[in-house]
Amino acid sequence: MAVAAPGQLNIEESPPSWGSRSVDCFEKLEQIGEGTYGQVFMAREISSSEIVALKKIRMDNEKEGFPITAIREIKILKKLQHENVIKLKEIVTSPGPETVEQKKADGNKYKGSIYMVFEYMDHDLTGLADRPGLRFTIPQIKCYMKQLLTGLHYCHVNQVLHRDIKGSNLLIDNEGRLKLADFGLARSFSNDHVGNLTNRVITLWYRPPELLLGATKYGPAVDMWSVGCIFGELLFGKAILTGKNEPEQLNKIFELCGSPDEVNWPGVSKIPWYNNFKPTRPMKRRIREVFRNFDRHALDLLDKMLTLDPAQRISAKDALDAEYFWTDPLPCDPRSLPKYESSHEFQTKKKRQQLRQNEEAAKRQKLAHPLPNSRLPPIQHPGQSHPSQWSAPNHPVNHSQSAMSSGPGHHHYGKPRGPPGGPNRYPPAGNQGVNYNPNRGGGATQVRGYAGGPYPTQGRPPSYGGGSMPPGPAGGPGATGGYGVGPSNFPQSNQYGGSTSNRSLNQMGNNRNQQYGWQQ
Ligand SMILES: Nc1ncnc2c1ncn2[C@@H]1O[C@H](COP(=O)(O)OP(=O)(O)OP(=O)(O)O)[C@@H](O)[C@H]1O
Repeated sequence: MAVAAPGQLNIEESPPSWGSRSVDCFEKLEQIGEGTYGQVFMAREISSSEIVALKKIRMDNEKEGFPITAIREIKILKKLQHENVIKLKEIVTSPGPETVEQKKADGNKYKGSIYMVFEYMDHDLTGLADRPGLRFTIPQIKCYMKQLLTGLHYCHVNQVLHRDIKGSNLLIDNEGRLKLADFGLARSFSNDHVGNLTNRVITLWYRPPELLLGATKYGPAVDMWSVGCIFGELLFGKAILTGKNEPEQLNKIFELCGSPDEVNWPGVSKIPWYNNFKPTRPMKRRIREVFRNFDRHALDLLDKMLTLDPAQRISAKDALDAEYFWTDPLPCDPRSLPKYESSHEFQTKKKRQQLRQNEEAAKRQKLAHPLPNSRLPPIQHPGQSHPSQWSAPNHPVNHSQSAMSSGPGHHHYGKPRGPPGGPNRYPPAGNQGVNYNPNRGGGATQVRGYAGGPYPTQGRPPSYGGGSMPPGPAGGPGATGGYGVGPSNFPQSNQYGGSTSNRSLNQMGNNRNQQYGWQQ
């Protein structure tokens, strides 16, 4: 790979000015992100005072020059111009070794830093949803989902797979606009020629069953599974499929979506690792049971997104056409959404860490100077129970202006912080068969475990050690969670509001045929 130097970035058709300016044209304000591929800073362009995001491309491990992930991201972002896709404004560099001697010692390789300059976004979805007390309203969820689907539909029509859809890659500004970001794992694809692609993409909790089963030929449906996971998370209040490793992730998928077989997923038995992972006994599909308190149209859409067979999974275009977006309460106008103080996952995580450290320090202090009765166990009042990990998470509220609740609720959207889910991830069986199609999920007995042995190693990098979370974008997040609640914990009233009105004008998209706002 060619070595990059200032002014010589070999990115096809990049504007002539790209790579020619120095990062010194910007004043770094604070770090807002730390990813696998580099740090992200909020910065101000000195000449214009414009606030931007600078993503520093990590070059530490790059013996070969400019990293391929960055080249892909730049190439793809140059091609995609859409209001729901993050805008890459420019590439800037910082000086490398000062002297000719230093350069020679480094084998003449450019050792400076390279930054991607993006429009600045106030929040990412994980950071925003993690704000204490925040509850998304239903029109707000619809508004975000509609923008997510619109951006993704645009990518798919332009033959780009994102391959890392998750909350921290969905950026939101204080005008309520949502944009897809982090195209470091994205790829162009072609409908007529499906080549072999890696299945080690998409963060574990959002990874679809076909990739977990080893498929190397896949398409836009992989992103739609991730969208389904985000949608479920937004409605449910916390992540819905939270495996600690790949086999556990598949098991959780099968427990919720039923086990795959040749009836509900023709061709599944030919996927490379199917035999290793097929459940020993059939499991039935339980989405409609587990989430039975969701609004009917929300549940219909979620069901179609979390369809095991990628060929039958709903597309972004069809999802945009779903009743959910065209019945009351309609998606709100993004500009009507409340403005929040900036919140990025990196910062909310840091704040939590700080809080934890403070708590531990306070505990230590208390131990050093105990109060007279502090060694007694806490008094348990009748009926008082520990807040359970299965306690009901926040649910969206059905009005558009009260997104900020003042209470001490914890919104667990995104990477949960608690211990791994206990055995009761699902509620006890009951109310079975609510809209359940027996052809989709096999028999009635639910089992855990796999028929096969360990996760196959053939054709893939070594598995993760000790059950710890896999690293990087293809790996899982650093903590685990679970559904954490059974249906009985859902409020029984229809919190999502009746979906009674007819399709009507949508505040975001005027009418159904003009909703995408772009041509192709
Ligand atoms: N344009 C932007 N405006 C504001 N914040 C941003 C912007 N781009 C990225 N961020 C913040 O930085 C975080 C990391 O960015 P990004 O995902 O692009 O980096 P990455 O190295 O690919 O991360 P990861 O390993 O998590 O995929 C985002 O989650 C977001 O909080």
